[in-house]
Amino acid sequence: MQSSHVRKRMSVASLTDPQIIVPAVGSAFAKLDPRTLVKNPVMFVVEIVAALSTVFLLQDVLARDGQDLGFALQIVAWLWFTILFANFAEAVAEGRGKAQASTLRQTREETIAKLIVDEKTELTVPTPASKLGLGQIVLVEAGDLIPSDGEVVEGVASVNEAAVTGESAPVVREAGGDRSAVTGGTLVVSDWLKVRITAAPGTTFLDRMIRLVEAPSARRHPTKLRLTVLLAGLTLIFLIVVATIPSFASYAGGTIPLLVLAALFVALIPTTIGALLSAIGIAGMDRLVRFNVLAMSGRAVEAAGDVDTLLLDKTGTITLGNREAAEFIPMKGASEQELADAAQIASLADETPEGRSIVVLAKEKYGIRGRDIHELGATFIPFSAQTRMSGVDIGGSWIRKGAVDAVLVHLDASGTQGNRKKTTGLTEAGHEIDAIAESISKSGGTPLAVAKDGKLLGVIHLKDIVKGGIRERFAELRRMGIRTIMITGDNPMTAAAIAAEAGVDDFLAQATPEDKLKLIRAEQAKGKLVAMCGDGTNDAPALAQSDVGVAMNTGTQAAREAGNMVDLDSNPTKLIEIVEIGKQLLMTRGALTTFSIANDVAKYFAIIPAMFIALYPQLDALNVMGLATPQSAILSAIIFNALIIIALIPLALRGISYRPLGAAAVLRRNLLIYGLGGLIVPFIGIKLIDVLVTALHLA
Ligand SMILES: Nc1ncnc2c1ncn2[C@@H]1O[C@H](COP(=O)(O)OP(=O)(O)OP(=O)(O)O)[C@@H](O)[C@H]1O
Ligand SMILES: [K+]
Ligand SMILES: [Mg+2]
Repeated sequence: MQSSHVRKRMSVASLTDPQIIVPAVGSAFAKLDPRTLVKNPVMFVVEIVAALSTVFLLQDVLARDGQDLGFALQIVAWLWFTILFANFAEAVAEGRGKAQASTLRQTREETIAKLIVDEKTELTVPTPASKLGLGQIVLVEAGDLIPSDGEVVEGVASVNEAAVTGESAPVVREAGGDRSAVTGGTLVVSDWLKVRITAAPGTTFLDRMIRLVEAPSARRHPTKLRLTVLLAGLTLIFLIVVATIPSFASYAGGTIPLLVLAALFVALIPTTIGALLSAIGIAGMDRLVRFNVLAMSGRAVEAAGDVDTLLLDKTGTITLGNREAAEFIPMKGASEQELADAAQIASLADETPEGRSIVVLAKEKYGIRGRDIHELGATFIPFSAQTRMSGVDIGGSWIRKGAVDAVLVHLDASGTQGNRKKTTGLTEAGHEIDAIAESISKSGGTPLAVAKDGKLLGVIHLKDIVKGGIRERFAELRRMGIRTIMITGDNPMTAAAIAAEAGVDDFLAQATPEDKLKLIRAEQAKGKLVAMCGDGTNDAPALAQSDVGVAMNTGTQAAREAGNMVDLDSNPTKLIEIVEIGKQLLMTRGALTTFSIANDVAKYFAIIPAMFIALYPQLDALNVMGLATPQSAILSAIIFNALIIIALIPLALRGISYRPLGAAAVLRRNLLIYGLGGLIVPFIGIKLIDVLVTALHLA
C-alpha cells in the first residue's frame, strides 16, 4: 500500500480524467482573483480589458436604447473565456500534484515516538511526533515508523523508504558518514536507531514534498527575463497599434466601437503563450517528480536545460559509498597484528562507515576484540574533511589514521618519521609507504596511513565500487555537450583510477569543501551553468552555490537542504534525465512562443482588412479570407484566440519530445513547424469559425 502513490506518479495528467478536470474548472474561476492573476502580466491585462468591457456593456444595457446587444455580449463572454481557459490550463497542470499530495498526507499519519529522556538508562517516554523538538533524541526499533526527519546518532538499521521514494527494497541507515539522514514517515524494518530530530514540526521532508506537489505555481520563479520582456513588449506594441486605429477610422469618416477595439487588442497580444507558460513550467516539475526527482523551484528545472558542467563527488555518488577496509598492509619492522590493533583502537569511536569497517576487519581477520573506548581512558579525535584524519590520544600516546599525505604532514609536525617536507626529501619509510599507497590507489582503492607515537605502522586498504552502468551514462552526457568533473577529498592517484573507470572528463583530487566551492565559482565566472551532485555535509556549500544542486536522498540532511533538487533514487546519472526534462521545458516554451507570435501576426492580417472594408473599399484585395462581415471577423478571431489555448493544453503538458540536436538545428526546426504552423492555422481556424458563426446567425 505504501508504494501505491508512487505508481500513481507514473500516470500523465490528462484532459480526460474527471478527477483532474472537474476541480480544475472550479479553480479556473478561483484564479480570476486579480491578486493571483497579476503574476501573469499578459492575462492580467486581458482581465483589465474584460472588466472594462463588462462595464461598458452594463452601461449600454442600462441605457436601454433598444440596440441589439447580442454581439457585444458574445465578445465580452469570450474575453472572460480567454482568461478562464488560461486559468484552466494552469489548474490542470497542478491537478495531478494535488491528487498526489492527498495520498502523501495519508502516509503522514501521526506517530507516537519513543523519546529518550535519560541517556544512561535509555528510558523512553511515548511522545506524539508533532510534539518533538529540535535536538531531541528518539529510539526507533524494528516495525516503528521514524517520527520525524533526523540524523542517526547511534546504531545501524535497514529502513523501508517506500513512503517517500516508492522503492520498497530497504536501505541501510547508520550513524556517521554520508548515510546518516533519516526521513520522517519511513519504516525501520530491522534493528534499531537512535535519531536526533533535525526538523521542527511542519517542516519535515514529507511536509515540504506535500507543499511542493500541491502548489507548484506558488513556487514558480519568474521565467527568464528575456521572455517576460518579449511578451510585455509585444503587449505594449499592440496597445499602441490598437490605440491608433480610431484616428485612421475617423480620418475615413467612420467610427469603431470600443468593444471591437478591445477584442482586437486581445486577439493580437500573445495570449496563447501567456496562458500556457505556467502550465508548461509546472508540467516540467511534474515530469521530474515522475522520475523521482523533487525540484524545489522552477528556476532549477530551467537551468537544468542549459547545464554546461556537471560536478560529482566521488564517494557515495560515483561509487557505492560503503568504503570498506579490505586489508592491513604493515611497513617493514611492524607486524600485521600491531597495525590491525592500532587501526582498531583508532577506529573504536569512529562512526563513519570506514571506521566501523576497520573495527570489523580487525575482529574478523585477526581476532582482535573490540574494546570499550571509555575503559581505555582515551580522547577520540573525529574525522573531518579538512584534516582528512581521525585518531585517538591515550595518555601521552597517540594514534592517527587518514589520507597518507595528511598523516605524513602530521608526523612532520610532531618532528618524527614522515619527513616528506624535510630538505633531505623522503625518508626510507616515506618511500615505502608511498609505494604501498600507490599500488592501492592504482586499483581505485583508498589508502589510509596509520601512525602511532611518531612511527608509521602501515596502510589500511579501503575498497569502494564504482556504481554499475555509470560509464555509458557519462558518455551520453558528453554527447549532450556536458563536461563531467569528479571532485573528491581522496588522493590524486585513487581519483585518477576511479575517474578512468567511471569515464568522467576530468577530476579534482584532495579537494576540501572550499575547493569544491571555488571550482564552481570559477566555472560560473566563465559564464557556465553548473550542476552538482553530492551527498555529504561537506558538499552542502557547493550544492547551494551551483545552479542545479542535486542532493542524493541517501545523503545527509545538510546536503538535502542545500540543493534545489533531491533525487529520491540517489542516482547521479539521473542528471541526464534532469537535463532532458529541462531542455524539453525550454523547447516547449520556445515552440509555443513562436506559435503564439506567428498566430498573432496571422490574426492581424485576417481581421484588419475585414474591419476596414466599409471604410476603405480598396482593402478588399487584402481580404483574402473573405470573412462574411466585419463583426463576424472580429468575433471569429476572438473565439479562435480562446479555443487555441484549450487546443494546446495537451502539448503544453506533454512537452515536445527532446532530441539531442544542436541548438541551431532545434531553432530551425521550431521556426519551421511552429512558425509556419502558427501562420497557417489561424487562417483556417478563423475561416471555419466565421462560416459557423454566420450559419448560426451569431454575428
Ligand atoms: N574515518 C576516516 N578516518 C580517517 N581518514 C578518513 C576517514 N574517512 C576518510 N578519510 C580520509 O580522508 C579523505 C577525504 O575524505 P572526504 O570525505 O573529504 O572525501 P572522500 O569521501 O574521499 O571523497 P568525496 O568528496 O568524493 O566524498 C579520504 O579520501 C580518506 O583518505
Ligand atoms: K492573442
Ligand atoms: Mg565523502
